[in-house]
Amino acid sequence: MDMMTDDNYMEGLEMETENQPTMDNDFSARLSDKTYQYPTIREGTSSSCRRVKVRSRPRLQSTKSFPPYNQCIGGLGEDGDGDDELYPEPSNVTRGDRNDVFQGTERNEDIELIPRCARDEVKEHWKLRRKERVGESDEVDTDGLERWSGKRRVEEKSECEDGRGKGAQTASGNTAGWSSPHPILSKLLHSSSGSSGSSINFSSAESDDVFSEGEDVGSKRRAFRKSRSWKTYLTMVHWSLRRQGSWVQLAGHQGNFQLSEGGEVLKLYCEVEAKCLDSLMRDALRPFVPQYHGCVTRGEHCYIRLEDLLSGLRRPVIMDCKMGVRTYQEEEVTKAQTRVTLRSDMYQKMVKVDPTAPSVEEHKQKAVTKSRYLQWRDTTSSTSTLGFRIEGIMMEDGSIQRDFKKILTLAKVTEAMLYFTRSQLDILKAYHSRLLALSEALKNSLFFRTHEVIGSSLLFVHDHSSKASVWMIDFGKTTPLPDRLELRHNIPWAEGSREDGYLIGLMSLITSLSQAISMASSQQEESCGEEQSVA
Ligand SMILES: Nc1ncnc2c1ncn2[C@@H]1O[C@H](COP(=O)(O)OP(=O)(O)OP(=O)(O)O)[C@@H](O)[C@H]1O
Ligand SMILES: O=P(O)(O)O[C@@H]1[C@H](O)[C@H](O)[C@@H](OP(=O)(O)O)[C@H](OP(=O)(O)O)[C@H]1O
Repeated sequence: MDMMTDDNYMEGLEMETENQPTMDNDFSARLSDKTYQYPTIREGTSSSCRRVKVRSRPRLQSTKSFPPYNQCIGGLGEDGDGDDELYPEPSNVTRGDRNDVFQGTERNEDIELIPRCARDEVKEHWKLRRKERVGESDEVDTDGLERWSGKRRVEEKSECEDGRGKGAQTASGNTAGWSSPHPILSKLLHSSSGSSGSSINFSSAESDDVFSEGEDVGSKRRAFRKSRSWKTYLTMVHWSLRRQGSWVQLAGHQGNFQLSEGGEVLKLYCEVEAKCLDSLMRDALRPFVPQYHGCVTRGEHCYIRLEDLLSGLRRPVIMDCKMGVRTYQEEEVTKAQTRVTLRSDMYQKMVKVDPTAPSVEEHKQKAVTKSRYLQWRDTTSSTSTLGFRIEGIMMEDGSIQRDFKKILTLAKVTEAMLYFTRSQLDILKAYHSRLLALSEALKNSLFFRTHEVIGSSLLFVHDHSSKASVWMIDFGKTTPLPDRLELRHNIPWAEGSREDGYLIGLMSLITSLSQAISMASSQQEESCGEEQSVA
C-alpha cells in the first residue's frame, strides 16, 4: 500500500481513538476569525473520565541516507563516536531521551520556581517509562531519532460520563486497533456514506464501470458508496499517517507534545507559556509566533493549542536554535545557592561530553546541581560566546544531528548553516530576510521589551520547494519584568540585570547567514566557471 512505503516511516499501524477536545467546537471558524477571543484557560484535571486506557502510538522507523553532519564537514561534532565508545550508554536506553534515568538522587521539585503545571508530572511519567523500558525491552534508537509518535503512549478515555468519548467511538462502529477508524475518519466515513457529495474525486472509468449496466442500479449504487467510503477511509488514513510521519519534535522534553486532528500541535500546558502566548497574539511579534488557540483538555492533562509550523511542508528540514547568552533564570541560580539538589542524570550528560568537566567532589558524588549543569552547558557551547546554540538539525531524510554542543565560533556555525541548507542560496536568503524582519518586529514589540526571554528557540523550517521560515517558540521560561523595568537584550548578562542577550544571538545568526550566503554564492560561481570551462 502506498502509505506504507511512501516515507518509510511506518512499521505498523494502530489508529488512535480519543475524546473530543473539550474546547474544540467550531475550530475552523476561529482560525479565520482574527477577533476571536481565546477561551479561558481551564486548569486542573478532567473529572469526566471514569476509566483511562493506555495504548501505543504507531511505531515509526528512521532512515539515514545522508552522511552525518560531522562526517560531511570535517568532524565538527567532537563529541561524536569517540565519546560514545568511552562512555557507552546502556544498550536499551534511547539516545535522544532528554530525561535520563536518575541514579539514586531524586530530583527535588522545589527547584522549580515557576509552576510548570502538568509538565513535572509528565517528566516523572517518562522517567518511569524509561525505567520500564530498560527492564523490558532491548529496543535501541541508534541514531537518536525521536519521532514523537513512535515513542509516546497516549492516554485516552475509553468511556466518559459525558458521552463524548463514547460517541467518537460508536461513530465508527468499532472500538480498537486497525479496525477502528480515527474519530475524524469516522465522521467523514459517516457523512460520505450518507450523502452523494464528496470531496474525493474518482476517475470516470470507475464510475462508468459501476453504472454501465442498467439492472440493479440500487445495489450498484450501494456498492459504489461502499467502495467510495473505503477509499475515503484509505485516503484519510494516508493523509493522517503522512502528517504524523512528517511531524517531529526536534528538541525539548519528551512527552510534552501531541498532534490533534485539527492540524494543531498540542503542548503540555504551562501557565507561564500560556500567558506569554496570549500576550504575543496581541503583539508586534504575532507574525513570528505559532498561532495560539487557547487550551484543550485531553485525558488527564491540559494542552496549549498551537499552529503546526511544519504543516504544508513536505519532508521538512528543521533547525532549533536556543536563544540568549544564558539558559537559566536568575532565580534558578539564587535558589540553587540555598537549596542544593543533585542530579545524577546531568552528571552523566556532562561526563559524556567532557570527562574532565566535573570537579573532584562532583565525580565522587556522581552528580551535579542543575544550575551548575546549565551554566556549564552555556559556557561550553556558543550560548555564552554567540548568544545562541544549535540544539539540533533534522534533514529531509529524517536523520537528526545533535552534535553541536561544542561549537563556539561563528565560522563553525556558518559551516552548520551551509550543511543545514545544503548551500541553497534561495533558502539562505529567505532565512536572512526573515531574521531581518524579526529584528525589526522586536524593536516594536512591547512584549519583548518587558520580558526576560530565557530558553526560547528560533525554529528554522524549509523544504525542497524552498518554502522557508523562522519562528519563535518555547516561552516556558519567559517571564514578565517588574513594573517599568525594560531590557535591552543586546548586552551581556550581569547578575541582577536580568538581561538575556537575545539580540546578541539574533545578530550572530544574521551575520552567520550573511557569511553563508557569500560562501554559497562563490561556490555557485566556481561551479558555473568549471562547467563553462568543461563545455
Ligand atoms: N508549533 C510547533 N510546530 C511544529 N513543531 C513544533 C512546534 N512547537 C514545538 N515544535 C517542535 O518541538 C520541539 C520542542 O519544542 P519546545 O522547545 O517548545 O519544547 P520544550 O519541551 O518546552 O523544550 P525545552 O526542553 O527546551 O524547554 C521543537 O524543537 C520543534 O521541533
Ligand atoms: O539540553 P540538555 O543538555 O539535554 O539539558 C536540558 C536543557 O538545558 C533544558 O533546557 C532543561 O530544561 P528547562 O529548560 O526546562 O530547565 C533540561 O532540564 P531538566 O532535565 O530539568 O528538564 C536540561 O536537562
